[in-house]
Amino acid sequence: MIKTNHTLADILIIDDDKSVVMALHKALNKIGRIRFASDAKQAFVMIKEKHPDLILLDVELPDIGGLEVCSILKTVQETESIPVLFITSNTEVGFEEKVFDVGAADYIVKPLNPRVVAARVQTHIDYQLAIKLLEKLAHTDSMTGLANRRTFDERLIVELKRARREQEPLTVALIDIDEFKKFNDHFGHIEGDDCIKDIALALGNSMKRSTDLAARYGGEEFAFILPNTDVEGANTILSVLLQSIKQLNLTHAPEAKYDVVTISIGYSAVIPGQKYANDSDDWAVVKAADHALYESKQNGRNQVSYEQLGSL
Ligand SMILES: Nc1nc2c(ncn2[C@@H]2O[C@H](COP(=O)(O)OP(=O)(O)OP(=O)(O)O)[C@@H](O)[C@H]2O)c(=O)[nH]1
Repeated sequence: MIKTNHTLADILIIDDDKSVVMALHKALNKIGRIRFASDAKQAFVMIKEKHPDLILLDVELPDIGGLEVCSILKTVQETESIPVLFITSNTEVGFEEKVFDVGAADYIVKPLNPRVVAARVQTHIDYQLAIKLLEKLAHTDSMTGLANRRTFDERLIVELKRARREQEPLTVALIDIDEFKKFNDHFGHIEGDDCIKDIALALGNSMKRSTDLAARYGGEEFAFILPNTDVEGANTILSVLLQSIKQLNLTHAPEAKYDVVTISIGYSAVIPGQKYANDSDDWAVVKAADHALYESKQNGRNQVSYEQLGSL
């Protein structure tokens, strides 16, 4: 069974009937932190402030109907995955279909039975947490905790689109540990794994903006996506990184060129106004960065090289 994180969930109750709100609070206060909204307008403000883990929604609200509130939440990307459970005394034929048609996860019929309410809510919260956990695992490299190749590929497409739309530069860098085969051959694969983890930690810590991405690209190779970062800015960040990896002072194999473990870096950038900024080939910037990495290796390793997009 998947282990879920049992910190208290954030539950939003949207209902203008005080007796229902009190009953729900009593039933659910051990499961989650409860917030209340008495109409749709107030609810949307509260949802925007902080996305709840689950919403309990009355079908009849003073301003907008509950079914409409649910459809709106399901059409917005940021809120579409929040489970919505309707609270209703409506048992007319066809009502069930209406509730599921607008994307609700479930509905609870009044009069409320506290144990049933708690059990249903807990099931949906556990399910939601399990999905989040699976999504995280699917996008994370298990050895280093960095983003994995899948995340890099997905994010690159999104960030390139954004960069072109906003007319902002975007840098992609590829980073490779130097002469790592010699490290493995000398110290063994377990120490090799530890070395990769140490480097990965330093790479992750070098990301300064929440939009920057450090990923394990494969084996002993890593990749960065640095949105809104031009060639000069990237050069500063990557040169500092080169030094900080050296300063980790990880002893290299005696056969290696340097005493301590070093990295080689290649990068390229999409620059607004430049010929290749609108290139439909999303991978052109990665290919250029890869070529630059090859240059760094050829020129003696432990250095940063830049390849202009389109010069291949
Ligand atoms: N311990 C360990 N080694 C790995 C892992 N992934 C890749 N490697 C090793 O990394 C080494 C990469 O070797 P090469 O591609 O020949 O490159 P290199 O020795 O780093 O030489 P240059 O890249 O030219 O500086 C291989 O020995 C792989 O087995 C891993 O997860 N753990």
